[in-house]
Amino acid sequence: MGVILLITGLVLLIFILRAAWVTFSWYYWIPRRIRRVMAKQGVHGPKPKFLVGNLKDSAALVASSTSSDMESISHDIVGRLMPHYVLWSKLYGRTFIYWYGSEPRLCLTDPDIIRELLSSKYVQVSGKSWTQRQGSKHFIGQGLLMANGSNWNHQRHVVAPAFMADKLKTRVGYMVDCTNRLVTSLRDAVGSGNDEVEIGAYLTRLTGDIIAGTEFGSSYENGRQIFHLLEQLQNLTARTSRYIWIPGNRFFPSKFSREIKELNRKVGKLLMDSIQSRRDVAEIGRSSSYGNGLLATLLAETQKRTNGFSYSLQLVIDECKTFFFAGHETSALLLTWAMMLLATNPAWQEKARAEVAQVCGDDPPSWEHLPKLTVLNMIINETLRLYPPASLLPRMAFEDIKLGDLHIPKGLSLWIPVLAIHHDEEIWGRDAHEFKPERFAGKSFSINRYFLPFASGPRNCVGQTYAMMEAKIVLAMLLSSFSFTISKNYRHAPINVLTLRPKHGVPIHLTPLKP
Ligand code: HEM
Repeated sequence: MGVILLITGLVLLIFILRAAWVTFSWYYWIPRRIRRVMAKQGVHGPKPKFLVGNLKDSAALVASSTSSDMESISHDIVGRLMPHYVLWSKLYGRTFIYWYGSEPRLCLTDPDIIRELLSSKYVQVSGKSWTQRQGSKHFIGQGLLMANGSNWNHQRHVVAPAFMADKLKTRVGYMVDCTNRLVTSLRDAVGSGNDEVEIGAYLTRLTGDIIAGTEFGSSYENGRQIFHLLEQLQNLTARTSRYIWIPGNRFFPSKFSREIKELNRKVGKLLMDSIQSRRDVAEIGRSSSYGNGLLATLLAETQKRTNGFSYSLQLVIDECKTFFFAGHETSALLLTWAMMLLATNPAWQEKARAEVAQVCGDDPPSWEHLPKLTVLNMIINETLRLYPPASLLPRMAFEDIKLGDLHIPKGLSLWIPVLAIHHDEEIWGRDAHEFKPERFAGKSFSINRYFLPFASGPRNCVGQTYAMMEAKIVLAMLLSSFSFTISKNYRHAPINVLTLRPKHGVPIHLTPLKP
């Protein structure tokens, strides 16, 4: 009995000592070493506080700058959304280091260094940090967005073909059908005397319906329930990630972890319903394949083993959650900001409408029409420049690497402030904060280097072409069905909660153009 107690006590002691050592090096030793390495190279930043780093300072600055709406519809929003960036880059130069809790983050704005970091050279030795992965573990798990190294490589190769031109071509009809339903419900709203609508809510439902239908073959209802649950999961996991991490704390049950578990069970069940019905069709011999879309590609993968990697059912579920999340909100925000910009720029609205009429006539947009909608393309790019839905790009160095002359030690997080780069007057000129789609006329290499709404390099957005195609179809159909102006109730208040969004939505007035 005494011996058993002694052994148990020893095991416990080793566990506690190990946890203490991991916590100490995580919160003190590693950050201190990184800080010294960067200081030696002349890279400085605000002084961090123990455990919280500069989190409190940046949160206080953002809380103050976003506490009220903007006085006018100005697109000069960097000072509002990233006041800490503006302050620290003034004090410490454009490459500076700050602390997200105990995680050191290096802010990078040099385009050559950014391109190098995002290039294939570093794709295997950089990726999503432990903090990020931990924060989204119960939300999107090991799906593509959070995968690293050889797993990422394998997953990317599996899903990428589902977003190539030949596959995307087949999605046009479905996108048009969903948008037709949107146009009908907007007409109904106007017909019933309500000509002012908050267009963001409609567009969020639309992009949700589109991704659920094209990639997962989900019914509207099933898709909506999944989005609703994922939203709750996202909020809960974001709240839990604010707490300090101590090794082993996952073993202690909490109210949050119980709620997260329950939500995950519900999402898992809904996704399993879709998965099972596809499997039934394929496996009882009624069909030779799992059908179309991403889910079919993933299910086919569960039957294979390539270089020791295979898709488990859990990974299929994580991937589904990833694509439901990544393919939905960002696209809805692009469309919502584009509608705000068109509603406040009637000349560009007219120009785009005229182009749609000339290219598509009375038909809905087709795959062949899309490349001809060049004005619309410029408008979409300018929207993504001014209001990039993903306004920060994070990467972590998993090994010591060299970027330009900078030595980046293993464990340093690298943050690319896309919004600040997109609004930089030195790059875009003194009119950087103005809506001027003409800056995207023709192709300019120098502009492309600074334009990062979808990131760049091998780990760029896998759904980029899908998103651009969807945006063109939806905007073309809205432009040819309605003219619109911004409502006097619109309050210009961009905020950044993971993605860049209008705090109070975008109310617009619609006037139907055709019966
Ligand atoms: C306007 C719409 C969109 C924007 C602005 C956008 C932006 C981005 C950005 C900036 C990244 C890189 C994130 C990072 O590495 O931290 C990314 C990655 C990703 N996006 Fe998008 N995205 C959009 C639409 C879509 C759509 C429609 C899908 C799916 C159909 C999608 C799926 C993904 C996935 C799975 C990744 C992870 C890729 C990887 O790590 O290999 N996105 N997106």
